[in-house]
Amino acid sequence: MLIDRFGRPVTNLRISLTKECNLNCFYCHREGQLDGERRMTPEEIERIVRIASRLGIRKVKLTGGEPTIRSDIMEIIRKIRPYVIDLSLTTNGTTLYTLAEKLKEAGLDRVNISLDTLDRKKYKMITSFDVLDQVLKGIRKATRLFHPVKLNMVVMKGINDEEIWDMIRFAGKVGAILQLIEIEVPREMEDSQFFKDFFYPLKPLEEEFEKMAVEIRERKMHRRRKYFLPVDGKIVEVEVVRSMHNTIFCMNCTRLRLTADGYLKTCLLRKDDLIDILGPMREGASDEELVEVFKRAVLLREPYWK
Ligand SMILES: Nc1nc2c(ncn2[C@@H]2O[C@H](COP(=O)(O)OP(=O)(O)OP(=O)(O)O)[C@@H](O)[C@H]2O)c(=O)[nH]1
Ligand SMILES: C[S@@+](CC[C@H](N)C(=O)[O-])C[C@H]1O[C@@H](n2cnc3c(N)ncnc32)[C@H](O)[C@@H]1O
Ligand code: SF4
Ligand code: SF4
Repeated sequence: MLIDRFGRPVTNLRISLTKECNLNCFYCHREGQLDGERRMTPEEIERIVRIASRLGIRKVKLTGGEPTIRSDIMEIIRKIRPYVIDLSLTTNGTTLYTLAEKLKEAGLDRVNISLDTLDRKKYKMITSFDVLDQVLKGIRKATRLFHPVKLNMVVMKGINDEEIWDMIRFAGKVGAILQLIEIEVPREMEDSQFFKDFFYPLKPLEEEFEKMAVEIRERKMHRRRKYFLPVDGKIVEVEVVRSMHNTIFCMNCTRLRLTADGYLKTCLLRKDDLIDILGPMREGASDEELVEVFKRAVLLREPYWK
């Protein structure tokens, strides 16, 4: 197993399949990706995942940009499936109505779907596209096929903070887990007008959840808390993602990232941490040499907030 200088094991790989997206959410961090032009082929992704699995990384998250706009997404899933014990996808849900069955057949275990609002006008304002109905249809289809389905709500002050309880009820109704997510930005953006205008701290709400939850669980990864809340005669699972200035979150970070243009990346919020793996691969590196590339990336890992 790969363990970094801070004693953190690396057990999962978050792969951006493309930096492109069919939506344009105004708050999007695009997973910290730069503008590289290269793009990994399914075979190259498979080889990297196979080597990662040898090193004890058996959980893979596919993300983006929007991962489902890659026309070879099914091939990628089929190719990496044998090496992975938890294969998940994070998507904006716009393509799920047509793709969910095929994703399942290809071997995907579960999906997270972004949904910040149930209000059509707000949805358009946030994403620039009037496709809420299409996403809701996709969510309903996905909940019939995958377990669990998580809905990702980035909570934004003055935009959707008043919808949190409606979203909790909605998640209960469709049988999904709701993730409430604080806006996150790198240090250099903390003073930005964007952050000042829209950051909505979730700590007070977590305190409310603590009082009313019938059960609270803590995940190993990030030590995120999951609250089981009694709402409308149902128990709804709500996970809170509070990463800003959260030293515990970073000390329990078990993720390594792979950018769409083939760099290992150690932290969502850093820009100085890219280690090229696709380049050496294309120049004929052996598996052993690529293992060394992984090790070099792991050496660079450090908690962002410490
Ligand atoms: N700071 C930080 N934020 C993260 C990290 N991983 C995920 N996030 C944020 O968490 C939110 C949810 O991300 P998802 O792609 O749904 O993945 P996840 O919830 O972390 O993963 P699973 O719970 O395993 O499905 C997004 O807002 C991400 O930006 C991380 O390692 N660091
Ligand atoms: C970057 S998107 C990529 C996958 C896919 N396009 C989607 O929207 O689900 C992954 C997740 O990060 C979240 N996200 C994007 N920008 C964020 C930010 N600044 N702070 C917190 N979460 C953010 C999105 O809401 C989404 O749930
Ligand atoms: S759909 Fe995802 S990648 Fe696209 S802009 Fe929104 S959050 Fe970013
Ligand atoms: S170190 Fe912290 S900010 Fe960086 S990826 Fe891990 S949890 Fe996120």
